[in-house]
Amino acid sequence: MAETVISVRGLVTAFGRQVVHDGLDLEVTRGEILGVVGGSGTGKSVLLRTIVGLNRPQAGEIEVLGRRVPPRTEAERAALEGRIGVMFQDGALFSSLTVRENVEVPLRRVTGLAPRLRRELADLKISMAGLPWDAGGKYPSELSGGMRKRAGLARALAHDPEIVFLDEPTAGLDPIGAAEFDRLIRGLGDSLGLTVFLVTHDLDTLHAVCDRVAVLAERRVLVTGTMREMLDVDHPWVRDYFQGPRARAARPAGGQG
Ligand SMILES: Nc1ncnc2c1ncn2[C@@H]1O[C@H](COP(=O)(O)OP(=O)(O)OP(=O)(O)O)[C@@H](O)[C@H]1O
Repeated sequence: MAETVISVRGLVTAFGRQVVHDGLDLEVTRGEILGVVGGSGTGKSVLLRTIVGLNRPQAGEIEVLGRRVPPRTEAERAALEGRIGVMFQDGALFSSLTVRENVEVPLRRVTGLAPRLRRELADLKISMAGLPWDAGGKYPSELSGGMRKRAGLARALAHDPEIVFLDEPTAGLDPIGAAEFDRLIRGLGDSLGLTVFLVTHDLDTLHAVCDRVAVLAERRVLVTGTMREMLDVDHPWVRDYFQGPRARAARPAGGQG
């Protein structure tokens, strides 16, 4: 039996009178790369933020790596943050810190790590994220959008998390940069055995990276399955998204799904 590392049951989230999720269920198993898709405003980012404990839901039960979310104490929050990594849409880097210093931020929580070792670990993650050797000393404003994304990924991976959450990792990248980023995520997933929760609109990413897809619609997870299984789902949004002209163009040559 595959181990469940994220479990969401009966989730209700709302902002004022706007209900975003209403009875949402989702399970993610260890080692899988799950793509979360859905129309604009269906609550993908809110779901990510809620699962990592940054948004308090109105109702429902969330467990990440066997621990209840949102955490009840600071110690519980620190324990959770030590085991997950998050890359927000714009990289969310601290502009006053260099890339290396940004990547060192999660490592500062690891007790007993000497500053020199921390720097070396940060440099290792920066190179794993595919950045050139001299990127560590640069400030975010000196990097291209694609490089900032890689720096955000390096920071998300800095402390060897078991699960990484990526919010639209390829948004704003040119197609070549996006394909490189896809290969990077798939490669890291395969080599590190990471579990990845990936919010995306990018059909190429879904094909290249994801083991399974979860579709958000009607305030819940409407359906989960492989890309191939999405072709059999009889729902207007799912049909338009997975079988529309862009979907056909993104499908791998000779592939069905
Ligand atoms: N902090 C907040 N306060 C009030 N409303 C919010 C807040 N965060 C999100 N929302 C609302 O919740 C809904 C879902 O937002 P969310 O960003 O999760 O959508 P999304 O599916 O990620 O969309 P997109 O694909 O366009 O990025 C939106 O209507 C948004 O306006």
